[in-house]
Amino acid sequence: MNLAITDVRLTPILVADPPLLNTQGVHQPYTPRLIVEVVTADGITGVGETYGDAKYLELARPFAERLKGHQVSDLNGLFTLADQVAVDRSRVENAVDVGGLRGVQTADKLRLSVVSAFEVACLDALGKALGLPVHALLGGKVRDAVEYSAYLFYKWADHPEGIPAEKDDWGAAIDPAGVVEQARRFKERYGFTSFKLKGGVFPPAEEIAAVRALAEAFPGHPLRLDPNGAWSVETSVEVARELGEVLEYLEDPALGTPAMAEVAERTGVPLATNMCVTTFAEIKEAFTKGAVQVVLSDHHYWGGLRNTQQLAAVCRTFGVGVSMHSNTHLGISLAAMTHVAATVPNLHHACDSHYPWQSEDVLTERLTFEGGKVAVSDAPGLGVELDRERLAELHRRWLDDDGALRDRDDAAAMRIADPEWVTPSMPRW
Ligand SMILES: O=C([O-])C(=O)C[C@H](O)[C@@H](O)C(=O)[O-]
Ligand SMILES: [Mg+2]
Repeated sequence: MNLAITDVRLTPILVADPPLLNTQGVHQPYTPRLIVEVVTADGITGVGETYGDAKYLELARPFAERLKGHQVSDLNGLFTLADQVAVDRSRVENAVDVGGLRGVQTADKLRLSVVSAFEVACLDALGKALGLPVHALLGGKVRDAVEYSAYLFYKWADHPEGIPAEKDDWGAAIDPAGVVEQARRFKERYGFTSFKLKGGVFPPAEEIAAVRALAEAFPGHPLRLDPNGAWSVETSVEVARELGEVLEYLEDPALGTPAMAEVAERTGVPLATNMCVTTFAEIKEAFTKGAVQVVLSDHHYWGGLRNTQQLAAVCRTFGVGVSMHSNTHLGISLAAMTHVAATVPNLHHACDSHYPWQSEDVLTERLTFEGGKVAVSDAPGLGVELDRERLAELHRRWLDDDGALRDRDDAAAMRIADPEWVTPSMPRW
């Protein structure tokens, strides 16, 4: 068996995305992703997926060049190689990732977001070579299916008129009735029984009303609200008081560990985060201050599936819960998320996934949700197959783009509908 990498293919693509609203703006009609393939000397191909914006591509290209001859089994070596790739400082000088709403930007985090796709691709190739599923390479599954939550968004029916976009059949959701209707559809189509509403879009009173309407329509179902740090401590405490009874957790009500710690001290509602704890370096302060009760893992920016397991172990040590975050992603990442989630004993919350919002994929067969769960594949590797024709079409869309959509920019998308729009300064309310 020859596990040496002989070829690496990087394919940036643009995938359709509905007009989903968040505190920074609205999703663009197409969003960038990067598909990574590693090919071994034996002709086995492994696939991975990560963010596709320019700053990730700029790192992925020189990193890929260093991989020739690297063993797909040498996962630790990926991190050593990544450290050799310089990060353009201008890429990380802003304190917060503008498009992604996922916390601080550092050179390390940028590298980890790139390495994660290669780690997944190497695990996929290794699994195929050994005839073992990825979860087995991670120590084995502790569950046969992984539960996901419905990721509800305030949403327009369509992208602004006149700009090229794919049509979706979800309709608008801009008030409590619309949100409940969207949740009903999610439940009908995929069987989800827990719901997360992306907040920070409308004044808190409107979002409180939407969550109350969900609680009434779906009694006993776990509910979450996530304004991405758009509220002051006072507002956060007020919302927590109003919704304390019905929330499973409140996600990133306020920005930063000190503000989250203050909210936690003044409310009994568990606080979750994918913004103030997004790197190992941020754990100590947040956990010792009791700022968060649940950390949303994400194998992309934590640096892969094994780092996700390490994060879960740290959380277990400190009695902090684990859930899972998601940005726009395709089936390769959903498969990777499912494999790692299947191996984490202390993952007791349904994971987030944008996947139902993605009408396009690069797989020959889409992954499916049954009863809100994705079955854990026991096929070798990730258990997915790349649809090369589809990949080529979505890459063609990326090539044809004039650059406007190659970097996710929710504020720019919002300015098309509202030319006065500027990214709100935080706290917004
Ligand atoms: O849980 C979160 O904070 C997210 O999923 C951040 C994402 O960027 C989401 O808000 C989005 O895509 O609009
Ligand atoms: Mg969040």
